[in-house]
Amino acid sequence: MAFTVWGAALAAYVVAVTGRTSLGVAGLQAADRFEISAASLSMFVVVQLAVYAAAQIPVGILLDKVGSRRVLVVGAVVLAAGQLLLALVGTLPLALVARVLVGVGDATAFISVLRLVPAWFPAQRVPVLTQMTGIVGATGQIISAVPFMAVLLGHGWTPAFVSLAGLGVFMAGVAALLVRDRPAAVPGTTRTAVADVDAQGDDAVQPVGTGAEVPPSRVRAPAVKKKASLSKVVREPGAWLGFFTHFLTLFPTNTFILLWGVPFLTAGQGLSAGAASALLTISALAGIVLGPVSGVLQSRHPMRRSWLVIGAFGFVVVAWVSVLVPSTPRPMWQLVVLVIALTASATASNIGFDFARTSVPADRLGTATGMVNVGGFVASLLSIFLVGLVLDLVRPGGGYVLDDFRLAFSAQAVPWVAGLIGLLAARRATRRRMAERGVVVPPVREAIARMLGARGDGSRREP
Ligand SMILES: NCCCC[C@H](N)C(=O)NCC(=O)O
Repeated sequence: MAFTVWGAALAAYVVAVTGRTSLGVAGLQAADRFEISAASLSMFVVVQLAVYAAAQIPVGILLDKVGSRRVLVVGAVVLAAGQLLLALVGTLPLALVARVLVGVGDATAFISVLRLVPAWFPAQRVPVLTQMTGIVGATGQIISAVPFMAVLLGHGWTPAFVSLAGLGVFMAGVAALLVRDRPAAVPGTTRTAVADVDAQGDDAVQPVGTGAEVPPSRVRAPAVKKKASLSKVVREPGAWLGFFTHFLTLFPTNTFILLWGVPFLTAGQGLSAGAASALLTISALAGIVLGPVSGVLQSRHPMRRSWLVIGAFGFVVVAWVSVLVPSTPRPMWQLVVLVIALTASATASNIGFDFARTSVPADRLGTATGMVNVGGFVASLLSIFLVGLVLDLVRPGGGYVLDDFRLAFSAQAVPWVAGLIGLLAARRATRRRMAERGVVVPPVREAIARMLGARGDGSRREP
């Protein structure tokens, strides 16, 4: 039942990602239909990201009030309405309205799925399933690139977007039929285990475990939940740790994949369009390997999750510096390392949701997840804007060359520095809060020494 619920919600998220990426593959046709330059198409990306980010907190609060099922159903219908409008209109302002609807619908999917996972699965599995949600969701991009593109080329704009609208309505039906916000009884636990969770009261938080099985979190029926969640969530340092984790690690990938990566690889590095798309494919494949690895490390070493984040951040910074410092195009292997580093960074962004899960009670998880998601998308908007701004300043007429991109991508230093300062401050505050709750994070040196000692004793678990 847990996998059926997760699978149905995940399918809705795949369709949301298809909607999100559909305009990207229909760029030429959109430029033609709305009589705009290819460069103006970036406006659609910015509108979409801004709407997505702005909708996260309201959608998160709604999730805590009415549950994932209703939010997913309404979100899929709104997304379908946006696609239908886009299918029918021929003017830019109406197309932007349609894109706003698509952005709002899209904003409901990911955080609705993430709210279901800890309600249906034991805590130890949550990090891997969260990573799997991101990986499977990304296949929506393949639906845009292959079947959607085939309908677009074979039958034209209106049938292509009407079929996406149909898919949205279908997913609303699937979510209504199969998604349940919580199990009728907590599976795999005894009555006592449930009573124990209840005994901790309304504010019980999923513990930062040490790899032991913790029962699925108890999500109470909406009628029982009355408290305003936002003010409590923003006072929780762990939610900010999640926010800055997502802020620091998601934007390099979004900046590259959503807008500036292909121009940099083709106009800047001199690759063919085919070689550039091969690099994007390598990046997607790397995610399939890195996601589960990160999920397993997160559940085995929950006290060291921030080191995974800082490691991924260090990897992508070193990869970018090694590509941007030399003034000549880089060899293919170095660009491969860059796209793998970008994927590692996006993978680490999901650790932000895990910080939220272990910092706020299950009844406020929707709000906290929305807040974490805002971090990555606000940073993405800032980074995409800064890269575009520098390109505009150094070469106002377009026709960018490698030196322009070297300068422009260096602007990512701004969100990196801001994100790192926020992350370190939030980590310190979170550790203080954990200590108040009786959980003390031992220094890394001590933890490594204990692990080595434990290995000598034949034990396999970190203390
Ligand atoms: N394979 C990496 C996926 C990263 C997902 C990312 N952390 C995220 O927040 N996604 C939100 C969404 O709506 O897709």
